[in-house]
Amino acid sequence: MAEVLPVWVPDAFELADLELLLSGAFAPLTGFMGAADVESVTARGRLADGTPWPVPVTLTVPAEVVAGADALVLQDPEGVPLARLTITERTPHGDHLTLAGPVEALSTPEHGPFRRLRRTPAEVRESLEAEPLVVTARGPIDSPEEITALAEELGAPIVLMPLIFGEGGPAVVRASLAALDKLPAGTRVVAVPLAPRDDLTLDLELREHVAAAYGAAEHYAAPEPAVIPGPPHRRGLTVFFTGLSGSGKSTIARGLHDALLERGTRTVTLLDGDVVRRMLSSGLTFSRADRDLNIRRIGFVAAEVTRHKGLAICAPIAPYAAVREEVREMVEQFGDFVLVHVSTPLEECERRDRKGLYARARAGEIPEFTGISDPYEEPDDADLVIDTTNISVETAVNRVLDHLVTRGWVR
Ligand SMILES: Nc1ncnc2c1ncn2[C@@H]1O[C@H](COP(=O)(O)OS(=O)(=O)O)[C@@H](OP(=O)(O)O)[C@H]1O
Ligand SMILES: Nc1ncnc2c1ncn2[C@@H]1O[C@H](COP(=O)(O)OP(=O)(O)O)[C@@H](O)[C@H]1O
Repeated sequence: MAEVLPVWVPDAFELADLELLLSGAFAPLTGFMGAADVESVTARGRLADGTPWPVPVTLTVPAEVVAGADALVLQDPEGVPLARLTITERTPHGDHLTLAGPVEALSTPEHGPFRRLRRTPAEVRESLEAEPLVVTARGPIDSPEEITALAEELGAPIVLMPLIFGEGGPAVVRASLAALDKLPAGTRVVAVPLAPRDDLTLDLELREHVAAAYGAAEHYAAPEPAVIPGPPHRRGLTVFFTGLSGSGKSTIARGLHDALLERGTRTVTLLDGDVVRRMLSSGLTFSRADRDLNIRRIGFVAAEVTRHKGLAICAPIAPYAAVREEVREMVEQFGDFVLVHVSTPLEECERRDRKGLYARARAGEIPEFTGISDPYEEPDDADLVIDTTNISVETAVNRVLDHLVTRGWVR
């Protein structure tokens, strides 16, 4: 019988690293690193065997995914199996494991913008008559004369290598294609999915290694692009309300929604707790797992709205800090995130008991009711905290609106 292996979808950063491990661009690495290599690379910039290598290349998965398995299939987000990882080492990190071991390709990725410009190092080396000048870039190629002069001096063909990752990737490729006009005939463009490392020196060193794998006679690193975020009123934004049932989330969220529509300066999507429960999340319960899934779904939609430069307003209870943090991270990939804690105390929410749910929860008719028989983790990272006990709805809405106007998100 065919072996049934567990499957896992690595995050975007790990998937980019995986592609380079499989293509040979990360040679001599052939798989994800184990603890000894990670420690050695971090301390000395060398693998445990002494080979120079600048940064860790690791894969982390929830421990339960690989319980009892000695191999794992790595898939892309659409479910295409990309590689088989033979697990040679597992290092615990809380309830996750960092897995080490060699990877072996199961299929060739076919999708993604400018996929036709991807080449393995072997393909590029074979196709060139001489070792090239490899120009890696994360932004525009702003010194074509200098690159041309260097290539002439070396007598080398030029390989322009846009390093693509995330939303900005296609723009980097377009910038390289646009530069072809100003570079010698025969210059080619090879797109490489190299995820950027935070430490610029190490990032540069990694670029050197990748260029070397592509057979570079010399590596020219195009300067880092200046990152100028757009003005706040043009950036996407998610305003995320959290608080107990009856605290006032929906009321304030609707008031904010209306106020923004009246101003007419932004497009707004309201993802109210109850509405989401009927539409996106119908069928889910109030167990921790289902609440987390509900919040992740809301976060996914809010992140998409934010990516398209819209303004998303979310108003679920969202009682758990960890998944609120996940949503913040999902949204901040594309824009800004404001957390509003509607901190109206339980006594006041229970006194209001608009839907009679607290009475039923006290009577034991609703199990796992937030604040009564289920936890609410107070945020310690809220941008605004609003207790609605003694203020009007209008005042509460204006506090949020004033915050958005003061910070420039709304005009
Ligand atoms: N067990 C339990 N605990 C809390 N709330 C309950 C429960 N059962 C039903 N309800 C009703 O569902 C609304 C909360 O749904 P949310 O999607 O916002 O909750 S969560 O964020 O997924 O925890 C909440 O609505 P709001 O009052 O608007 O907050 C309740 O009306
Ligand atoms: N300042 C205020 N802001 C929001 N709601 C308020 C305020 N003062 C009183 N309320 C009342 O509190 C209740 C809050 O209910 P709701 O907005 O549905 O809460 P949640 O969405 O958090 O469950 C409403 O009946 C609302 O009229």
